[in-house]
Amino acid sequence: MSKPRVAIIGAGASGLTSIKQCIADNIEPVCFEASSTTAGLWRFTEVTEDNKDPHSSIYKSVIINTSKEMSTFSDFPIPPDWPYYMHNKFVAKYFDMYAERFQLIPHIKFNTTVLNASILPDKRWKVRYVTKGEEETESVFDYVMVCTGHHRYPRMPKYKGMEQFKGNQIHSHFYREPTNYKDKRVVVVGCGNSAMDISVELSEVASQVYICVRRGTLPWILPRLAKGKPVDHFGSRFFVNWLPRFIQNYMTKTMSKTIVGLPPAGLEPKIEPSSCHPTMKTNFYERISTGTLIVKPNITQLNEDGSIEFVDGTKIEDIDAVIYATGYQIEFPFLDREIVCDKEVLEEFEEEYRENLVWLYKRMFPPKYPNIAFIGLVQLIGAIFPLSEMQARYVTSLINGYVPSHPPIPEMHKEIRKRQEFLQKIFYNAARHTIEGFFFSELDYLAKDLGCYPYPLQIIRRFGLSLYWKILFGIPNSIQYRLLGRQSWDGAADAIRVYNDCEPSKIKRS
Ligand SMILES: NC(=O)C1=CN([C@@H]2O[C@H](COP(=O)(O)OP(=O)(O)OC[C@H]3O[C@@H](n4cnc5c(N)ncnc54)[C@H](OP(=O)(O)O)[C@@H]3O)[C@@H](O)[C@H]2O)C=CC1
Repeated sequence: MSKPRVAIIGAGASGLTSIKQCIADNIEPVCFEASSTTAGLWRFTEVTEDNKDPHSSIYKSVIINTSKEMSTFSDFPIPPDWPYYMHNKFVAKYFDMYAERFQLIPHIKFNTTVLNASILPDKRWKVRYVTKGEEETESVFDYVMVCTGHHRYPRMPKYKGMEQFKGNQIHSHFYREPTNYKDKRVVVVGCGNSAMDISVELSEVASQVYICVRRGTLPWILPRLAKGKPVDHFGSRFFVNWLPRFIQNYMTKTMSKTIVGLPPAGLEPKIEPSSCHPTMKTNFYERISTGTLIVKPNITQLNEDGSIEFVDGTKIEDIDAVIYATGYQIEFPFLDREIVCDKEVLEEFEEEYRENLVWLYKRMFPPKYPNIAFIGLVQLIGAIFPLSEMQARYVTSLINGYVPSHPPIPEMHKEIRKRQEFLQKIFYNAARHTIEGFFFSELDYLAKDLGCYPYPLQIIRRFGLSLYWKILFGIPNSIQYRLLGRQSWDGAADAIRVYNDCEPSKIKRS
């Protein structure tokens, strides 16, 4: 019997691990990658006159906000001498090493853009694509895995006067380095991680930087390190899943106040840490204290003469540039929007939320469309790589019939609705919170079906008692150290390795 053929769209973190899982599960992958390299947005590319819309992009200085122990595929550890928080060059190198180790490159068609994917009456998918310098062509696949991510299409706000404003305006997607802003007066809009990184970086070279926060107050800002260790090393199932949210919030606030510092008067966060995607920038308040970075509320209008007005009635003059770090639109131009989100449910949500709403069973599968899955379409609190790996593993197991097939459509809708209600209860309504996910819960959710959920006996057998305590109860390192008298890794990294205990080939075949 011939192998099932799978079209994998995108060769970033999710695409690479999907190729690897297909090969491991005897499935033929064909990966389409629009750029000439792997690693997706982790590969720095210049924005040039000929390349105004780079397929992959990242600013030169960006450092990943999750520790190397969390930002890893389960079976391919990051070299121990690499730093805790990796520069994007390291992340791209890690993907190169992964691709080489598992011989993924021969399965990738580079410089190839997928123009359209449509379902055929026999439930296979027709993929139309074009390779640079060649004619358009099409091919039929048994399954499609969409791995293009959700940080590719900039979301721009609409302000009065934007068209007339004489200063330069760009989205953060096209920001590369601070040198162009030397001695300039710059406004950065937004207060997510891009806005924090860019405004702090610019505050070292620009003559004045303003960061403009539409909700009027700042979020709780996390440090990268606490007690000399990456903050995600303190995360565990116990902390995230079982500790009451008010205690989690109290602990997060205490850490933020102690390490990052206190916000200027009037800018104290009004939202709880848990109701917003985490923001990290250890030296943000330090830059504010120097006066080179000033916080402003939402913009009301931009004026032709370079001035900008704000909702509190204040006005700033002679602004040279505005950088909109306002997040991303979730789009798949090669697919009908109806596939990603059922039209019937849109009306139930507020306008901004609706723009980025996705309606997928198990965060991957559109209820009405068989044989297509979205990999890595979760805004994880933690690194996406392990989840993409788990999702890819789930899809290849599904194709081979090792995990149960989907329930009836109404049941899938029920699961998705429950999930959306949960998200809306926790996070405030915003376009950036439609696909939020918690690291352990998302991984465990799939691991249970795949048979690699870290059940106590499995763990005891494999790794010994100390790890059993840690994984099952998520006991923080410090307590474990006292209880068990030995130094050990953080819960997150262990959890990833434990999942690896169950490679597709080891899954119980039903
Ligand atoms: N070092 C790292 O690892 C980095 C990681 N990242 C990650 O990349 C992803 C994207 O981050 P980022 O680019 O910051 O985008 P986000 O979507 O996370 O943040 C967008 C920001 O813009 C604000 N905003 C959205 N729409 C408007 C509007 N119309 N007017 C004014 N403000 C608006 C949002 O406010 P509101 O909350 O009110 O919606 C929010 O503060 C995140 O997952 C982030 O964690 C980004 C940069 C660096």
